[in-house]
Amino acid sequence: MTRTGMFSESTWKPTRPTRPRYLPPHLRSPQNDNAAFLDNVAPELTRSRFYSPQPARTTRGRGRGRGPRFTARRNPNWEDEKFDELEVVDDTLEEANVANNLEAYEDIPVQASGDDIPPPVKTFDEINLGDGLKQNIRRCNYIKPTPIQRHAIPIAVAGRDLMACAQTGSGKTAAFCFPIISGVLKDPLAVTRRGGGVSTAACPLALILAPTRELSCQIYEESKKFAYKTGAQIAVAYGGTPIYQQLRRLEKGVDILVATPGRLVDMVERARVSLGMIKYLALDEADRMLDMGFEPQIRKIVEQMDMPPPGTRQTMLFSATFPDEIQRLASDFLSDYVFLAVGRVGSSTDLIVQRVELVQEMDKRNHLLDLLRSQRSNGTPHSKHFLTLVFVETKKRADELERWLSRNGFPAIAMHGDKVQMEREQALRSFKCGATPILVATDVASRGLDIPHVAHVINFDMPKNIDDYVHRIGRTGRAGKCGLATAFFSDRNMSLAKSLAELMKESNQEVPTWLSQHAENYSAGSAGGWVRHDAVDFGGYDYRKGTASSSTHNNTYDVPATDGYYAAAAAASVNDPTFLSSGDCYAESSNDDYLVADGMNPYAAAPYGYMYGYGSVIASGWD
Ligand SMILES: Nc1ncnc2c1ncn2[C@@H]1O[C@H](COP(=O)(O)OP(=O)(O)OP(=O)(O)O)[C@@H](O)[C@H]1O
Repeated sequence: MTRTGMFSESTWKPTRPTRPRYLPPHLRSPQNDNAAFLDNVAPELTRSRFYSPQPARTTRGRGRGRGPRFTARRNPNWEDEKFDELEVVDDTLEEANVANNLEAYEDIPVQASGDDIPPPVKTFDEINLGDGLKQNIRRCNYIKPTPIQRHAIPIAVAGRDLMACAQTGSGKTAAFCFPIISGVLKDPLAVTRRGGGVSTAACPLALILAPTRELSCQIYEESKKFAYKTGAQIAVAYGGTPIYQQLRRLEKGVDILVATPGRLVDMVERARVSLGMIKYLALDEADRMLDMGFEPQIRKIVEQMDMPPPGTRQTMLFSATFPDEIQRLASDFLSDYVFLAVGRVGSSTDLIVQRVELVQEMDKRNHLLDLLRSQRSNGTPHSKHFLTLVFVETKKRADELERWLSRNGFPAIAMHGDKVQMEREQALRSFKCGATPILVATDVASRGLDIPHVAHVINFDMPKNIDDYVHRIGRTGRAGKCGLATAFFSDRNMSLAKSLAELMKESNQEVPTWLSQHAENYSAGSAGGWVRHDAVDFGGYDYRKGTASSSTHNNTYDVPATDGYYAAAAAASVNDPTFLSSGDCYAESSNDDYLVADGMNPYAAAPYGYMYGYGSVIASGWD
């Protein structure tokens, strides 16, 4: 089936405007970044349902409307003070803005497969998360769940293992944090179990692992907001800082430990943390955690220390990308899991306007300078409202480009793995607050970081594979907001041409003719480059579908993403008591016009659905 066939005529998709000249979002008024961006870069989008004007925020204690901003970290009790300032207010305008932004995700097709899949919800109130957590969800201005939250939270709250894939910036963090916090709060033995003390190990009930220190910190801070005043004890452990402070915190006992793998192994080996009580295990950026770099450590933590086995603990894996090989590996850690894909696995959100420019290596610096100068000459200097994130391939190049940009009048700061942790944190802080509105980074900043006002991501050097590209550009265009991504494509990047062109086409981007040409040439001339699964048709991809043992996972329900879904679900459940109950998977889509795949539930599948082919994915080029 062609992509055109996947969307009914009635399903509006923004067409990309013709762009006579380059005009990055930095040039727009700082009062209204989203609206200005859309007016100037993608004017047609302002007529779309993606668009919601964002008036300057006036709400006391509010940040960018997707949750309170907490920046005063010097005081260890900062979160209490800051959160105390927040009331659960009825700010209808603000709520409407946030909700409108998130409308952008409504039409994304969803597929789930596995046995007895708990059905999705429409609101947070439909799930028994507990009063304290619900109050904090309101405090964070999360009015309604995003699609990944609507689907993943009920599955996780029901105690099921989960492998979940959803686009960057679509709210995966809350999707695993809410069930974990809620589970911990409901556990009557949590307080007695949490361990701690000078001579005893801390015994967390939940472990959240993330690949970078900054991402661990971010998840820790988010979870503290969600667990505010609930009594849940949350701690973070990551390398690059003295271990003793973190150990002292653990002595108070901990329910939820957020950690990077290396530091956690160290703590377990020192017998300061025991994993024997772990009931919930979440891996954020799970494909990265299980790639060649991290897998041995993850195996050690999950299989060779005292963690309860799959089936006894609940395991949740989340990422925006999930290559087939990694899914296969990941299944070692899961038991009878549900596979959930919001959008096609590895797809990018079309909230991000993607541009690709053919720039040879030796011209890159001047090209970048021209780009930044044109932004400046158009009237809007870089500021805290318009941050630019530049990705380069190596640490050395990051330092060099930082110096070169600064020398040429563009304050920039570098962040990479060779900097000491204090410098890394300082760079991120300086970037976030706009003191240094250009961050030059290696892939250490490519995953998970949720930095407000990153309006432009520039791939000065292209990443090694398309999944890394998806994560990098995903630092902009988050929580329903628009963003811009510019890639400098050189002769060295030919192996990416095909997957990049496919990815862009899939997210409704204008693909330059030269790129399509290179894509054709490259795929014709190489049998063995990086191959991603068919990017032309949608298909949330559960690798089990391609295996001989997939017989229990081959039923598919297709239902629409919006209200029709619930109508179809209700009708189906009335007509068919087995609806979503055994050996099922369902695929939610925005499509009204599709073919019914083999084994679909005939009730649910009747008017909606997709046929999709599964191809193989070869994981390659992980850093
Ligand atoms: N239900 C919601 N309502 C309002 N804002 C939300 C909601 N869920 C998440 N957000 C906000 O959306 C932003 C992106 O969320 P998050 O960082 O969890 O995305 P993600 O899917 O994990 O992205 P990535 O793939 O890059 O890690 C955050 O600022 C978060 O506060």
